[in-house]
Amino acid sequence: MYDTGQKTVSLSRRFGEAGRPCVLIVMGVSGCGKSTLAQLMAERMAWPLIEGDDLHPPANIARMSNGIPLTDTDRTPWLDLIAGRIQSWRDAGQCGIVTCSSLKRSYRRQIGSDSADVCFVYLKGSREDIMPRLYQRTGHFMPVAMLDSQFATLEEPDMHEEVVMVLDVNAPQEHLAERACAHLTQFSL
Ligand SMILES: Nc1ncnc2c1ncn2[C@@H]1O[C@H](COP(=O)(O)OP(=O)(O)OP(=O)(O)O)[C@@H](O)[C@H]1O
Ligand SMILES: O=C(O)[C@H](O)[C@@H](O)[C@H](O)[C@H](O)CO
Repeated sequence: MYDTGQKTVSLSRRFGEAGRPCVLIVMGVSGCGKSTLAQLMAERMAWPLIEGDDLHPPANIARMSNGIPLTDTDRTPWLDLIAGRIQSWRDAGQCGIVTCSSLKRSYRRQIGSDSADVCFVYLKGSREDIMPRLYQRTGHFMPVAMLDSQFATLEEPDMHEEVVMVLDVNAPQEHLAERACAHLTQFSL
């Protein structure tokens, strides 16, 4: 299964209650395909896109580039920036898509998981699924060796409360975008 019908139900529940535009956050470990999916979805939905990585302070990029995993302290100002951008969209009733690894539950709360109009899409995959694509990827600051620290930090989201869709990283990217957008458009977003 590329996504679970169960998440569709939770999506309708959330939008049925909220009835408001939604900010969608594509989450998962480095290399799971967040930017790829988000760019395809932003094009299809004509929604603005924020790449969370663009909001990292230079010191964070330097740490990761040198193979040093970020700490909670490192991520706090970064997540605050992302939360601020999301809040601006929410205040304006603007839909949009954000890529953010959102590895821990506390990070997801910090950027809006408790809000009915902020929804997470989780790109779920194993180390074996993701590692090969990191070796093939070029021109990115993140060393392949950092993938293990990403999984070590990851707190899998609650499939009932935190995410509206769980997508299989092994599905073709166009398929994922098509299915994710279909879920959203059926709720007239
Ligand atoms: N569904 C997919 N199937 C196969 N390869 C994919 C898929 N989605 C993305 N990729 C490839 O995997 C690599 C990582 O994708 P991408 O950069 O979108 O991941 P990411 O989660 O944004 O990574 P990071 O968080 O490190 O920026 C890229 O080379 C991309 O082309
Ligand atoms: O939370 C983190 O450790 C970082 O945000 C990383 O996940 C980067 O954002 C990106 O994924 C690296 O390419």
